Amino acid sequence: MSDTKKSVRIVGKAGTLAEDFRPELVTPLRDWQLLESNPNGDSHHVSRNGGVHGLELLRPHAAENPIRKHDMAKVQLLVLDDDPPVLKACCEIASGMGFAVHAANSAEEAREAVRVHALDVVLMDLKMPAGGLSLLEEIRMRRPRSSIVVMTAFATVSSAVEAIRLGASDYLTKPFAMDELTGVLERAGQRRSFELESRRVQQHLRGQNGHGRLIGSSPAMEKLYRIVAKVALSTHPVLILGESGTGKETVARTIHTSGPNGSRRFAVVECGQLAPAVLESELFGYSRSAYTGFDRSKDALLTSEEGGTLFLDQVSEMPLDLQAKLLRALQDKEVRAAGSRQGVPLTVRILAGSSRNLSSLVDQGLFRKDLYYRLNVVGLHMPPLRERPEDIPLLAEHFLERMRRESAVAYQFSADAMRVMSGYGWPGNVRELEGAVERACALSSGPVLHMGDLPTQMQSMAAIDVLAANVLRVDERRNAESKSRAEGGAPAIVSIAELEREAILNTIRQLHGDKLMAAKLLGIGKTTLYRKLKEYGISDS
Ligand SMILES: Nc1ncnc2c1ncn2[C@@H]1O[C@H](COP(=O)(O)OP(=O)(O)OP(=O)(O)O)[C@@H](O)[C@H]1O
Repeated sequence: MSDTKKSVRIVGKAGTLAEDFRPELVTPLRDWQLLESNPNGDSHHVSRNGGVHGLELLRPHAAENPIRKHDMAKVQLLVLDDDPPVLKACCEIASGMGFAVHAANSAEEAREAVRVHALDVVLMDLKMPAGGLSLLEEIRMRRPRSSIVVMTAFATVSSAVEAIRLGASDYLTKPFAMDELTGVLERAGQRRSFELESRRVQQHLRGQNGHGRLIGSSPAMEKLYRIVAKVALSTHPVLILGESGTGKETVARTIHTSGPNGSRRFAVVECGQLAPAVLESELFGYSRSAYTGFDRSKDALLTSEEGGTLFLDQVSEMPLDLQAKLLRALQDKEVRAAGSRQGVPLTVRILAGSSRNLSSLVDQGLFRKDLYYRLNVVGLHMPPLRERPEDIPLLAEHFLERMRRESAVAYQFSADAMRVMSGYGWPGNVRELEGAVERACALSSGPVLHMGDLPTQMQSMAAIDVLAANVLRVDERRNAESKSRAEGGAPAIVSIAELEREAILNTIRQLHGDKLMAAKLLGIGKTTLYRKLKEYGISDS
């Protein structure tokens, strides 16, 4: 055996690629020769003319492989190449990584595989006799969710660019080293596993009317659920913006509990409600020596339980000097408590919420731009309730169901109450709705909740609606009269008593029989109303 200087040592345990490594199978190593194999069979020296000196390729044993086999087990990979040795090598490497591998050495075989298998990843040579780019487009159309990795020769890098434009997610230029191939497959597989996992989270949390603890089935909420399922699997900061009461903290909790560390601690810090010094000690802690008279240290929330989540509510209210300190902690991934020279690793995931427009606070110099970008790695916008009125009945029923469980009273909404709630603007969003339902249960005299049990501002809104409808009716009547006059007819004379009768009856009709409310709206006492009804011959039944 000669020329060991120009050799590569392939190292690995039995059962890994090293054991059955055959250099002729891998494109970039195609012209390498096996020089020697050590007696244990776990190390091989190969050489080629002008090869890289002393390069060592380490093939980890499956158990040490950064991609665990079970992560890839469900990932279906198609390898397409018309060069049989390359095809075989790529398939072997991919199945060693745990992919479920399908091989194709022609466009026809590839089409058949695309038809039969729900492919997640496609590794394809662009230089196919029938035209690789058109085949790529075809695969993209048939399997739009799959990630496509293209292999090209150096001379055709421009076609790799074209392939990316057509939807390929990555590319390899031939000849490539084995770790380039495993790297690109690893990325594609991880991307796919991540998507499968986020879909699984979404399906798991998907209830009939919402997602986990979030209720709502409007398109805006459905979009939010898809993002929540994705970000739950990562550890990036998320900035949740939205008006007060739209559910920012509820979304933050859902992100935490639906992620892999859902059983760890979820802590909330109200940045706007704590004095700056208290906020600082909560976030960063302090050591005993920091202040005279302190006999113990305080742990920082930023370094509390590994894998936990810290929700910074109303982060816009954080003083600028603390913003700078938080930014440093996020950048260095290290937290320094007051009075301590030693940094402690940042262990929690940061989610932040604000009901103020942070980017305009940045423009006004009231919030640090660099911190804004750090926190806004993913931005979520909570839609106000008035923009998703279809969620109002679902939310109202959800809160009422909770009241039924807590009180064992079979509460239900009257049609009126539901109509008024559905038409109201809810400036205080879901929190206001939740409060209104609780109040109605507390005030109602029976299990049926009427409009009169709702907060006064909602009743006034309903009153305005009713009066507007009455004005419309009077206008219609006036128009009809002037039309009749214009046509030469005698003007219709309506007595005051008749107008009064009409106003009372219309109001009661529109309030679906709620006479107390009608009296209130008409500005008369309830005794007067009952007397009038008696005069009209309408019994109070
Ligand atoms: N989609 C939803 N489904 C069920 N309950 C919700 C939803 N959104 C909000 N809530 C409820 O409404 C109340 C207010 O929600 P939350 O505290 O999450 O709002 P917020 O936007 O963080 O409010 P603030 O800006 O005032 O801090 C909570 O009791 C929460 O349970």
